Amino acid sequence: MTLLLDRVTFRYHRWSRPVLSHLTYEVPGRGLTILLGPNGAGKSTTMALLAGTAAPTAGKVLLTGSRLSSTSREYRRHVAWLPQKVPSSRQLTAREYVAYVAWLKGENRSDAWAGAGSALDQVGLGEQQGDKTARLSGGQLRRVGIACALAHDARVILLDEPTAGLDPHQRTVFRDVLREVTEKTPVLMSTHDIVDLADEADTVTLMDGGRVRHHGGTPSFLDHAHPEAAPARRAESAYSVLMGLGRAQ
Ligand SMILES: Nc1ncnc2c1ncn2[C@@H]1O[C@H](COP(=O)(O)OP(=O)(O)OP(=O)(O)O)[C@@H](O)[C@H]1O
Repeated sequence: MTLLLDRVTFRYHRWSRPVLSHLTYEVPGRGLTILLGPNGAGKSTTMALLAGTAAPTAGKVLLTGSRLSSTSREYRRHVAWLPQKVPSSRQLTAREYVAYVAWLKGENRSDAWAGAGSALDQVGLGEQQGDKTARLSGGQLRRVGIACALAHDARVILLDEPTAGLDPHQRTVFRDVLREVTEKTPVLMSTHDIVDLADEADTVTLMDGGRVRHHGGTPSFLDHAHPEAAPARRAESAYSVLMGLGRAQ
C-alpha cells in the first residue's frame, strides 16, 4: 500500500499559475525515498498534497490498494506527516502530545497512551516523556514528530526537511531512528542534505519546477555523478549534473 498522485494539478490561488501540472508520482512502497530539489521546486506542496492537508485543484491523491482519496478522514489515518515546523503545545508533555495526535488519528485513549510511551522509547526520548514540549530542543521536537507517526501505526510516513537546523549529534540520532523506522514503514523525506542522506536512501526523487526530473534507485542517481567526482562528493555531483548546473565534480 502506498500513495499516488494521479495527474495532479495544484494552484494556491484561483488565478495563480499552477505549482504542479498533471503530475503523476507514486511514493515507493518500501524503504527511504528522499525528495530533492531547489527552493521552490514544489517539494513541500507535493508533501502537503500527499498528507491530505491540501486538496488538488485537479486529479486525485490516493492510497493505492484501498483507492482511498486524500480528502477522506480514513486516508489521513494511514498517513503520518511531519511538517517543516513541528507544532508543539506548551502545556502538554511529550507523551501527552504524542498520545493526543494518535487519538486524533483514531486510536482509542488507552492505545494512544500506551503507543505514545513505546514510540517515545523508540525515538530515544523515553526519559523526556514527562517534559513539556516547550522545553525540548528542535531536534528532540522532530523526534517527537516521528514518535507521533509511530504511535498510530501509519502505512506511509512523510517528513518535510526533518534534518534542517539539527546539530551533528542530533543528525546522527535522527538517522539511526530513521534507519529503524524505514525497515517497517516506507518514508518519503524532503531534504537539502544530499551528502548526509544519499547513502541512507533506497530511492531518490529529484523535483524541479513542479516536475519530477529524476526518479530511481540511489545507485542510478549516483551514476549521473561526474566520473572524476570524489567519492564523498558523488551525490552533490549527480545533483548538479541532473539539474544542469555548472560545476559537477
Ligand atoms: N502558501 C503559498 N501561497 C502561494 N504560493 C506558495 C505558497 N507556498 C508555496 N508557494 C509557491 O509554490 C512553489 C513551490 O513551493 P514549495 O514550498 O512547494 O517548494 P519547495 O520545493 O518545498 O521549496 P523549499 O526547498 O524552499 O522548501 C513556489 O513557487 C512557492 O513560491
